[in-house]
Formats: sequence, C-alpha cells, structure tokens
Amino acid sequence: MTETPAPPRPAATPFGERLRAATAARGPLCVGVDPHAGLLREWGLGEDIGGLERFCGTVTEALADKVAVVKPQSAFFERFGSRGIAVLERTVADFRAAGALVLLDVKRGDIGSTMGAYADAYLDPAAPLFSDAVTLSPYLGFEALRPALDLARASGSGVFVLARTSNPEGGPLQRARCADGRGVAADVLARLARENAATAAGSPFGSFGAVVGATLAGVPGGVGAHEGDGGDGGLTHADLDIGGPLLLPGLGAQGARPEDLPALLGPALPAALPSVSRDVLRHGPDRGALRSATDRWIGELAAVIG
Ligand SMILES: O=c1ccn([C@@H]2O[C@H](COP(=O)(O)O)[C@@H](O)[C@H]2O)c(=O)[nH]1
Repeated sequence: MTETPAPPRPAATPFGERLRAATAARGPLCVGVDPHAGLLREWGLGEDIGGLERFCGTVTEALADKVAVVKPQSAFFERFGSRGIAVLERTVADFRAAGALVLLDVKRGDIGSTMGAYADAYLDPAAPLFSDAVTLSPYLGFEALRPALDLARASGSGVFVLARTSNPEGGPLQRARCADGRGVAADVLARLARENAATAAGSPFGSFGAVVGATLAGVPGGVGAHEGDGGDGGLTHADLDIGGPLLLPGLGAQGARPEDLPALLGPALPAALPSVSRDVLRHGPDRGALRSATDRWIGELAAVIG
C-alpha cells in the first residue's frame, strides 16, 4: 500500500507581520538577555548554573508580559555547557509562552551544508531551540546562508543578518569594497531587500532583517553621513530601505541614545527595532526596577520612533 503523504503544515504568520503586531502592542524595544558574569555577581547570584537559572527566571517573570522582543545571547548560556543550553531552551520556551517574540542571538554562518544543520537547530518548529528569529553572519558569503533563509521563509520565522555592527572593529571589513564597487555592508542590505521583495504578496513588512549598530550615527564611514557613500564605504539612508526590520544594538552601555536614531536611520526610522541589554539588566534583581527601566526605554524610544 502506498502511503499518502501528510499535507504540508500551514506556515505560521510571517515573522515580519508578528513583529509589527508585537511592537504596536508593546512598544519598539528588544531587551537582551545577557547573563554576564559581572551581572550574576551584582545580582548576588553564583556564577554557576543555579545563578544562571535564577537570573533567567527573574528576567522572564519581570519582562515576558511587557516587551515585544527578547534577545537571549547564546554565548552566556553555552559557557555553562549542556546545562546552560537546557536553561536557554527553558528561557526561550517561557518567553514565547508568555507572548514575547524570541530573537536568539547566535550569529551563525557557515558553508551551506553545515548551515542547513544550523537552520534545523533554530528555525525548524520541532527543534528544542526553535525561536521566532535568529541572528546570522554573512561573512562566509551571503548565499551560504540560503538554507536558513529558505527554512525561515517556510516556517514563518525571521532572520537578522549582520550588516554593519556596533563595534568599532567591524568597520574595516564591513566598509571594504565588493568587486562591483559597492561597500560590503551595503551589499548585504541589498541582498536582504531582495529576499523581502520575494516574500509572497500581502506581507507588507518582510521577515529578513539586518543588524546595524545604533552607535554609528555621525561616525565617519558610519551610517547616514552622505547621500552617496562618500567614498568611505559608509551606508546611506537609501541602503537601509530593505523592506524589513533593522535590529539596532548599541544603546545604553555602548553609548548610543534614542535621540541618535532619526539621524542614523532617516526615512527607515519606522523599521527600527532598538535593542538594550545591560542598561536594563543592571537594574535587577528587583523585578519592579527591571520593569521600570524597561518602561523608561520603551517611552523614550516610542517618542522618537512613534
Ligand atoms: O553589532 C552588534 C551585534 C550584536 N550585538 C549584541 O547585542 C548585545 C548588546 O548588549 P548591550 O549590553 O546592550 O551593549 C550583546 O548581546 C551583543 O553581542 C552588539 O552589541 N552589536
């Protein structure tokens, strides 16, 4: 007897649309869940698996019903080995169950065949670490990310690809010229725009996002300083028009402020998803203080972004 193939599972609402709904309801903020060793100590917790569990439990209880997006930083969990990964799995599941979107910050990128396994690990809805979106690195080649781009499209999840990062060390590589003369970061953004344009009609906001450092306003060779790239490999406002979200790390501890964002993004401002980790987490372990700090950031960002 021949088996009738199972009908394909309907894809979830695309990530871009879910993100739009979440930020409209809860405000334009992503809070990073970065259990730094120093924060564990400041919170009076052990620098061990018990401390990690309590830290994540507190952040989840304080913020899961409040923020649109949380961004657990995988490195801080991986350093505790398999037990740290187990805490990460629970943290992802708990935030998602409470209605927050989870963007897992893993910055993966590898040759295509290995990339398929990374895609399965984070973007297959049956995977233990399945998340609403992940961060990816294109620096083994944007097309090497294809398995993750395809699985994200099929499963209704999202990706955020590093374009121009918030750290000063990223500049020389990301401002270098491609063979066609375009800057490397601008090339990444143009490719993301094409992915979003290829999304089925009816999705007004794409699921293929970029990472752009909030620290780059007014920086020579940064973002938005020139109409053309000024010969310095910097990004123009037009480069940021990718039809999808722009994750903006670098606010707070790295020095960027909400009032920097209009000059940084220009007409792309409504696509902004600002991200803050330490400048919220330093207010813990008091849940009320964590919530108040988050409210302050949401208020300041909403006043700028709308
Ligand atoms: O360009 C980038 C890309 C990612 N990050 C990550 O964001 C947070 C920033 O933490 P803060 O405490 O708010 O500075 C962290 O997890 C980084 O790995 C980034 O900073 N810049």
